[in-house]
Amino acid sequence: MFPQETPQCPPISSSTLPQVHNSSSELSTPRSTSPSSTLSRSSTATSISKRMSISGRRISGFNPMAAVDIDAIEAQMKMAALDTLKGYSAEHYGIVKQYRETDYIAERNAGGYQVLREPAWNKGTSFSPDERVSKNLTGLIPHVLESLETQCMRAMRMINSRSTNIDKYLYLSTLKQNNTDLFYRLLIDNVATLMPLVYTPTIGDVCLQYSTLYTHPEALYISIKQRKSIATILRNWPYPEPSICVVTDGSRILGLGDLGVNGVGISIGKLALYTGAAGIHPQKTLPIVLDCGTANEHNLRDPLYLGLRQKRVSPQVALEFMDEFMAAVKEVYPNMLVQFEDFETEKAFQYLERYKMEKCFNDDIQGTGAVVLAGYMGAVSLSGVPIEDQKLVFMGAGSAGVGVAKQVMEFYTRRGLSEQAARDKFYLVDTRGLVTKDRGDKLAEHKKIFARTDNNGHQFTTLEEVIEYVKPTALIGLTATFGVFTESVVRALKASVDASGLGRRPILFPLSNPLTKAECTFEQAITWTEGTVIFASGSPFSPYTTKTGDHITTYYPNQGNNVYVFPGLGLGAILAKASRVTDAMVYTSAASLSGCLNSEEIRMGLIYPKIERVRDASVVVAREVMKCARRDGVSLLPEETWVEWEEWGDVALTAWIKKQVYDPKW
Ligand SMILES: NC(=O)C1=CN([C@@H]2O[C@H](COP(=O)(O)OP(=O)(O)OC[C@H]3O[C@@H](n4cnc5c(N)ncnc54)[C@H](O)[C@@H]3O)[C@@H](O)[C@H]2O)C=CC1
Ligand SMILES: CC(=O)C(=O)O
Ligand SMILES: [Mg+2]
Repeated sequence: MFPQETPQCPPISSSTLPQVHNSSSELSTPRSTSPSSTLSRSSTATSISKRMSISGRRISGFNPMAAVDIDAIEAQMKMAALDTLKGYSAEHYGIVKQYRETDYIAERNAGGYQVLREPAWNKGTSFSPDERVSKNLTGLIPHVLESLETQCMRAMRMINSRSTNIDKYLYLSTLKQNNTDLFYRLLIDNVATLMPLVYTPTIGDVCLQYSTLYTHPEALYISIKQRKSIATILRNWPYPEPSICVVTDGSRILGLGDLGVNGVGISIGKLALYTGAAGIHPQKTLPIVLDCGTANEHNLRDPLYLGLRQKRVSPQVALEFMDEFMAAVKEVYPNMLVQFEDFETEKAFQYLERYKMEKCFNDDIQGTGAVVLAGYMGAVSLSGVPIEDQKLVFMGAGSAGVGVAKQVMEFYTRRGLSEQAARDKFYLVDTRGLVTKDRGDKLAEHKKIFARTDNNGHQFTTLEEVIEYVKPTALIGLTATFGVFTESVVRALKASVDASGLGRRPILFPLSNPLTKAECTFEQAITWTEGTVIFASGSPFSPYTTKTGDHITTYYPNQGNNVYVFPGLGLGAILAKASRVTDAMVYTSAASLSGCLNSEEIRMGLIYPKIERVRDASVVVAREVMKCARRDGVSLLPEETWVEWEEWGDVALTAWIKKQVYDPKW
């Protein structure tokens, strides 16, 4: 059998490895074609009923519920020659499609201009002289022949020339619409610079303004008014057999609350990272928003709001809608993994429990749980506080807070603590103070497991009081509330760790997103702990440098964000053909991530790999998740495949994963 958790990627010499199943030459050509011009180029103005029947084609779902220009869409659909899609099929565990004869024919038959307009075909100024002739491109692009690197250089210059992050985002979004490979090459090669633009924090601002910024559809927009058409809408997605969808109902987007259909930006952003951070082919990803109305008065009053103009439906109706959605997914895309994202607390827990035997997971509960556990494992060894003496205070007892506490609790039970002893390490605080059994309010179901009974009837209403009482070694923030880790709170945390006089270090994780919701900043954390803090935040902070006399010290923050987990967890589940995502697979993603640091990162005192290495980490996470799926009996891969890989240890499996992933190069 494979070893259980082997964290580091061994070096690969692919020439010596077995070629398991389909050979890479068939698979690694990412330039599959499946034009999606309905997605890339539709615009505004006509009636909803017309969406249902243009020339017998289905188009509902591509646009938000606002009006669209059907005639323009129809013309564009003709242009896109969607019929050439016939004959395409997903290949090889659903990640990368073969570049088939039909693709060549479709691309050859397309007019030159159409080739340039199709993001999956377009190579910009990198078309070779032969391609320019065979594809009728001569004269349609400047004469110069450029490499992908040169095109990336131009794009980076354009991004740097824009002054606001929203403008940079819009530039990137347009690039994605024009040239898929260029966008992803750019993202992969500049992930530290660009991830904050396509993901948190900028995506938070994008979601707040999504209806104003909207220029083109990029997702499936399924409204509660379309309950009988969910399967049809899913079939309308132009790319065959998506492997992964991220679905939200927009009810709790990052720490920004209920944004309604505008929350679709988070599905789009997360899926860009499935490709950028794990290499799932862009045509295999499907962003979805379920429009159930919104409680957001600002959106409801906004004349440009793209969602349903009605109050959010009741939890019961939302549940029925979710049942219908999950049933439709099973019918239309039975192999697709569903990632639940940014559902408000009760629904997040309810849906995870309800569909746990399906192919799905909840990113906020499980992905966050795993990423924080991974960081915590590293932090504990840096802190100097023995593992048995650790005590954790959580500010925030919602889906992320409880999800993380449960995952860390699992760490302790796996180390031999009884359930009760493990549970006793956690003190959860919400808006009413320390969560206790006798607090006198009706505790939400998800909090009950961590409700304290050792408070002797005393209720602790402020974080300061809790810290004074608990003397924690770690403070985790998942409140979506800026600044709740005040100077007195952080100094009290340091004091409780310092009491030993052994130079121990406090663990402080202000994890709320976006930056405007962070419980404290990195600079504050460094200043208030005299540089001793072990720090991770949900959104990225810059390194912080201090100067004392001639002495300059630079401190490096960590980004404790589920982006280190969900891409690899999803990739592993898909590649293993897992029939569901087990708790052990989630735990394994944490354990394997915690072992991914290289020597430089360890020397820098980091607890996560640098974000530039997120793709390396995703491969390791995916590999360990695959192996765990097999151990749990949920991998549908043939046994012979596993046996062959096992003969080569992790080397063959790692090499195989690397061959499956999308890594655009021309
Ligand atoms: N870093 C990461 O990877 C992740 C970060 N998050 C962030 O965590 C935050 C919370 O997300 P969820 O748990 O899903 O939200 P939630 O709404 O389920 O929970 C929020 C919790 O914070 C508590 N709270 C709010 N204000 C408070 C205050 N002033 N004092 C004490 N408690 C307070 C609430 O009572 C509730 O228990 C969001 O900002 C989200 O962006 C969520 C998932 C992943
Ligand atoms: C990162 C994430 O999933 C959140 O803030 O909700
Ligand atoms: Mg989330």
